[in-house]
Amino acid sequence: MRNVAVPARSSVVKQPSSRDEPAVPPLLLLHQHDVPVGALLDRPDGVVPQLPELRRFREQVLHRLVGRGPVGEAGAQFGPDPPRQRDVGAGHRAAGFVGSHVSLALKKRGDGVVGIDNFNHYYDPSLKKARRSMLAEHGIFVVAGDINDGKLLAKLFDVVGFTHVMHLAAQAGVRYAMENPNSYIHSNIAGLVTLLEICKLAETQPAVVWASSSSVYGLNEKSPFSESDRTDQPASLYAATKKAGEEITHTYNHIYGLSITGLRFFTVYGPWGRPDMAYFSFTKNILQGKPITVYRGKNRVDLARDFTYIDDVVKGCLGSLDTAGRSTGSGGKKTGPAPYRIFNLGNTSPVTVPTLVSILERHLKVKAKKKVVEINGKNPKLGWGGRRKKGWVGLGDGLGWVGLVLMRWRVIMTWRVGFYFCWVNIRLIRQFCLPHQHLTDFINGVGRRLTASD
Ligand SMILES: O=C(O)[C@H]1O[C@H](OP(=O)(O)OP(=O)(O)OC[C@H]2O[C@@H](n3ccc(=O)[nH]c3=O)[C@H](O)[C@@H]2O)[C@H](O)[C@@H](O)[C@@H]1O
Repeated sequence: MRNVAVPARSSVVKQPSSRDEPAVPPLLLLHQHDVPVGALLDRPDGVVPQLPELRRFREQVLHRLVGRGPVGEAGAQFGPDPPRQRDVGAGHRAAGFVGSHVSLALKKRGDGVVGIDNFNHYYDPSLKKARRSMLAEHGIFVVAGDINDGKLLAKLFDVVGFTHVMHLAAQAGVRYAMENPNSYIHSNIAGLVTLLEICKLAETQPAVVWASSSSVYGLNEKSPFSESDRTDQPASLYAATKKAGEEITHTYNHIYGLSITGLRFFTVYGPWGRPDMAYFSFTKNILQGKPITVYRGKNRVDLARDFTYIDDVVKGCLGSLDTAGRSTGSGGKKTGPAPYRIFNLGNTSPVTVPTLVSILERHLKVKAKKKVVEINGKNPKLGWGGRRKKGWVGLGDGLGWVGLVLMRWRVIMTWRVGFYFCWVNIRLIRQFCLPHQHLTDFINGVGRRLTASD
């Protein structure tokens, strides 16, 4: 048993699977019995169960639930050292927006996935719980736990020989850092270090893919962004913690031989999205007849974002997992150099915020009440400022699908924004917002009216 003091948050992790038999993530089965993992793993006496004890327990549960025999019988893949026949993915913040989509995609293609999510209250946790239920329907178990909980992580790693860690657990949102700066340090720095400590100590270290952010480009005015651009001028605390994450992961790569892939996301949107993001809150406010605040940079420059559709991000995440080289360390000791990669994961067609608003207006058939707030483009309180673009530079080197996505994106960006933000979203919004009672009323009313007139 490892003795690592850690804090944690949420994640998706890959479990070893067999090509002959479908992967059966043990913790998923526990979930089906509605047994809280904490209660299973943490005994009242505070004694951490030893590994054989956990394995025995897991085998008993598996046997009961799916008729697989204990070690030595049909279920030999659950034996003391499950063979790592194939990289399988899982992730942090599995019930988060990106995490839930990635978990689902991994599961659908046959990977074993165990998720972790702390179900915090940054936005309505009922949305996260709805995502968890959706994942459970697909056989994906999400542990309610925090990546700052090193004991829990260590126990999970003892039970499941994760081959990959998809780390998507973070305090998200750029502007919330003004309200709650410490939550960014807690999740994006302390939580990350805790997770990396556990990964580094694993006998066979997993490859780590994690979410950085386009916000690391900060005050950089060169466009489009390339991974080789300077990233030492963050414009928000959020960006600073993501930049710190890139440096921290580099350290673990250099000292301990962890395979690291950092993905710089660009304003990801889509079904089951985050209510704090502009496309979501604008839609809600417009439909409710409430004013929206449209930020504008200095000299009346419109802000823009390289909105990236979730399906493309999922492909990027899976491509990153599939192409991640192996970690070389074991038990905290490096045995050779391991890959360290950073990729932009956006597209090449920035959309200005006013354009976003006009698309919403057009499709919602409601005029937005706009309050334009001019900000200093370099004011970290209100966002990154300036026009934000991205570049695919570097991504194509490692991920074969990128060229395709890029071409497709160029062609369909315009209608896609309209389509996903509005048309179908009148229907999809029901899905986005279903757990939010305060939203369902207007969606049922306005949504029905609008879809009826489509
Ligand atoms: O991918 C990224 O790098 C980041 O994308 C989003 O951050 P952001 O791009 O600021 O997304 P939104 O909050 O949806 O804002 C989009 C645009 O709308 C503007 N905005 C936002 C809110 C508002 O009330 N008014 C307004 O004009 C923002 O200034 C920004 O230009 C996510 O919230 C971050 O967690 C993520 O790291």
